[in-house]
Amino acid sequence: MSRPITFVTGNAKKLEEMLTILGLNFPRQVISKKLDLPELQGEIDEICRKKAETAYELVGGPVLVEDACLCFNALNGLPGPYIKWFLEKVGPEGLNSMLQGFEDKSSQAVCTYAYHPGDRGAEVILFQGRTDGEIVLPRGPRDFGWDCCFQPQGYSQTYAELAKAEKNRISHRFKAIEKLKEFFHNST
Ligand SMILES: O=c1nc[nH]c2c1ncn2[C@H]1C[C@H](O)[C@@H](COP(=O)(O)OP(=O)(O)OP(=O)(O)O)O1
Ligand SMILES: [Mg+2]
Repeated sequence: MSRPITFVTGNAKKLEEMLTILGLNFPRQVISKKLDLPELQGEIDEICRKKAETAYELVGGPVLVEDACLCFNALNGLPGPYIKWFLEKVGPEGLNSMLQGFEDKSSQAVCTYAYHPGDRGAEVILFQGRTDGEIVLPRGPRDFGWDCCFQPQGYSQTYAELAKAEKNRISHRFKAIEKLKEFFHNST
């Protein structure tokens, strides 16, 4: 019997979406642990690898972590992994204002899961999903991060205005979890 996988996150909304998208027939048991892990600066993949290694050191078994980025194309991908701090300081209106001087409002929501199999020295495996969209003036509920100012391509509603099931069919998180599921279905 495989050991359970501990999903380490400090964000209850992430956990909720993740469990919904993962569904019932995931081949491994997933338990969650509420911890706000330190995050390095740098490129997304490196931040995620380090985050998984830190989680492994704390848990001592198989762990999964996730990092969500919001990348503005006009800013060559920033705020990217630093979106949490930008959002905290300037709010969704401020994110929209940051692009005031630019014609290009296009943006990518990026979700990266990093899995550490739980044995010392093991390689961390990454699963990434990206959804294109644009940054708009905030619309809709404000209960999850930057959902109210991200409008996915081909939609006239923001992530926040979409029904949860609809967001979960097209989101960066959904696309990353599809890859994660494929990996575990093939390897378990
Ligand atoms: O689907 C999403 N829709 C809108 N906003 C989102 C989403 N997913 C994460 N977010 C927010 C949370 C945080 O402000 C930042 C990501 O930062 P990030 O470090 O990945 O998340 P976190 O620190 O809240 O949780 P964790 O303990 O898993 O690192 O974007
Ligand atoms: Mg974080």
